[in-house]
Formats: sequence, structure tokens, C-alpha cells
Amino acid sequence: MNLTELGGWSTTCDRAFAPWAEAGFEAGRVALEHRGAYRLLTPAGELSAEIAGQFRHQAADSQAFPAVGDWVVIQRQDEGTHAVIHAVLPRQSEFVRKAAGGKTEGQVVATNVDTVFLVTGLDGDFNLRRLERYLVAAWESRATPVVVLNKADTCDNLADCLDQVASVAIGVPVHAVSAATEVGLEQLVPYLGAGQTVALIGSSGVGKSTLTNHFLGSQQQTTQSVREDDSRGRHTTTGRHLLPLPSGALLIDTPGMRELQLWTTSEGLEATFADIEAFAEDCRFRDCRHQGEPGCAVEAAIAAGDLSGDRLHSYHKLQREQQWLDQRHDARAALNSKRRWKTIHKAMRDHYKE
Ligand SMILES: Nc1nc2c(ncn2[C@@H]2O[C@H](COP(=O)(O)OP(=O)(O)OP(=O)(O)O)[C@@H](O)[C@H]2O)c(=O)[nH]1
Ligand SMILES: [Zn+2]
Repeated sequence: MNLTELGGWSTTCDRAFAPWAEAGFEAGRVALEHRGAYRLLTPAGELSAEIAGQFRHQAADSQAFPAVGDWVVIQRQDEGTHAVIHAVLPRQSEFVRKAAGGKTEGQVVATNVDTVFLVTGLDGDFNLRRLERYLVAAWESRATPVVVLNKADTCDNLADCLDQVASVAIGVPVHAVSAATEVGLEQLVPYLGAGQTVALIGSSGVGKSTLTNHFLGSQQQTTQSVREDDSRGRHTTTGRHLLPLPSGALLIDTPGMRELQLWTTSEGLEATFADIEAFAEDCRFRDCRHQGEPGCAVEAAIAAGDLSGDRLHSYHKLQREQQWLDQRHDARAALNSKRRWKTIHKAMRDHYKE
């Protein structure tokens, strides 16, 4: 396989990689990461890899480390079967969530993704508020979101469900499918063209593995071999992996998330709640928070039945979450700059002492 066949290779990658290529380095794409051990897909085949000591030393935070989907700069060793990773090439997109537990840290779920399939089940899993949250994260990632409503076979009011989803997934394609009975899956084929990277994201049990197996078709064994080949042979389905599909697309299967907490804060909220933003243009005050202010057009829209109160509630909730994150990011930036100045001052003192 050449670089473009491995998907996600951009012109920015080309430019960033040029000086490395000149110096004799090669490029590979991260297919699997497990406790600091990596599997890479490269034009020279599949390799195991680890991070160079210097890279580890200089990495600003956990997000700087290679993640599944990343293009990395490598040097081959051990007669070419093993590689050392020296750098991560610029990411075209990155899906980041807040790491689970108390840590204030971003966790990179997948990178260089063209399309994110936000998978949700049309059974007990169906939840519009959660879908809104996934949509915000997907827009933030810079990949294109597509909603996949799986388990259509269990739903007897499909038209109603589709209407509800359409009202929250504004401008986003929505496809109802059944992975189990293989109905409607042809709708997903156009996203899976050669060289395209697609990530499956969704809660546990929505059918991501079933979908993956369907797309892998007769090559289903690939999943198995990727797992068995893992450096410590202990890799389970809890990991993320990048799988080449027979169609030439690359699929990133992610383990189910119990909860998706946002991490980045930019345009995702506005993109997801474009309807609220549009109503808000007619609010009397430009900085209207739609919380009882006079002349609020958003609340008028709810009163008129043009917008659901639950949706505004969800918007406020995600907005508060983002404000909290903004404060944490600011605090962290301040801390980093304080640390940096401490180092600079120390260097200056040492210099004058000499
Ligand atoms: N009725 C029905 N069941 C399905 C469908 N797709 C998957 N399932 C079932 O749902 C269950 C969970 O499916 P998985 O594919 O393992 O779900 P997952 O999203 O990979 O779950 P995690 O690995 O926990 O993230 C399994 O019992 C599947 O057989 C579907 O279209 N219809
Ligand atoms: Zn308002």
C-alpha cells in the first residue's frame, strides 16, 4: 500500500514530512495503541513501534502522543520489523473527549477522520440529548458527522424517530439501518470509498462491532490477527483500531463510551444548535442568554411551539460544560506559562552567576 491508500494523508502531511523524508525517515499510520506500544500500517507492511525517548521528553501533554489514525515519522530497526516514532504529523481532524475519571486531560479517540458515524440504537439506547452531545464533539473534531440509527428492526415507529432525530441533527445526514438483519447498510457505502477514513463512535452495545464485521465481510479474520499480533498478545476489544476494509476505506472502531464528556470548545455548539442560533438573531439583546430576558426570540419560539424546551435546556447544559472547560484551559495555560517563566528566570540567574 502507498501513503494515500492508507488514508488521511493530506498535503499538509506532505509538506511537514518533506524534510524528514530527505533525512531518510519513513512514514506510517497508527493502527493500534496499547499502553505505549503501537502497531503501524506502512507502505512496507505492518510494524510494531515505540516512541523515541526524546519525543516522550518533549511532548507537551497526553494529546501530543500518537493516537489511532495519526501519521507518524518513523525510523525502522531490527531488520525493518520494528520502528521508533519520532514525530506526529499535523492532524487534519481529531476527536477528543475529556479523559474518564477525575483527570483534567483530553483523550484523543481518533485522528485524521473524514467521516464520523455517530452510532445510536433505535432501542432503549435512543436518546436525543446524548446525540446532541456527540454532535457537538463531532463538529469540534473537524470530521463530518453522519448519524447512523442502528437496530431499525426493533423500532415500530421509525418515521417518528427519524423526525425527532432530524430536529436535532441539523444539516447532518441520518441513516436508519439494521446491522443484524443487514437492512439499509447500502446507505453507508458512499462514505466508505478508497482512502476514506471513517470512525464509529457511540455508546456501548449500539452495534459498532456488528457493523464493523459487516464491512469487513469475508476479511473478518483481519480483526483477529490485529489483536493477536499485538506486542503483548493481550489486546482485547477494549482498544481502538484502524482496519483496512475490502472497499479500500479505513475504519476506526472505538470501544463503547459510557459517557462522552466534552473537551474542546470552539464552534461545535453553534454548529449543533444552528436553529437556536438562528432564533437568537432576533433577541432584543445581542448577548441574550435566553433565560428570561425581555424580548427573547428563542423563548418566544418555544412558546410558539417552534422549538422544544428540552433542546434549549440541553444547549444551556452543554454551554455551562464548555464554560467550565474554558476556565480549566485558561488555568492550565496560566500554569504552563508560569512554569516556563520559572525556567527562564532560573536560566538567567545561572547565567549571571557564572
Ligand atoms: N436487534 C438488533 N440487534 C443488534 C443490531 N446490531 C447489533 N445488535 C446486537 O446488539 C448487541 C451489541 O452489539 P455490538 O456490535 O457488540 O455493540 P458495540 O457497539 O460494538 O458494543 P461495545 O463493544 O460495547 O462498544 C449484540 O447483541 C448485537 O447482536 C441490530 O441491527 N438489531
Ligand atoms: Zn434570547
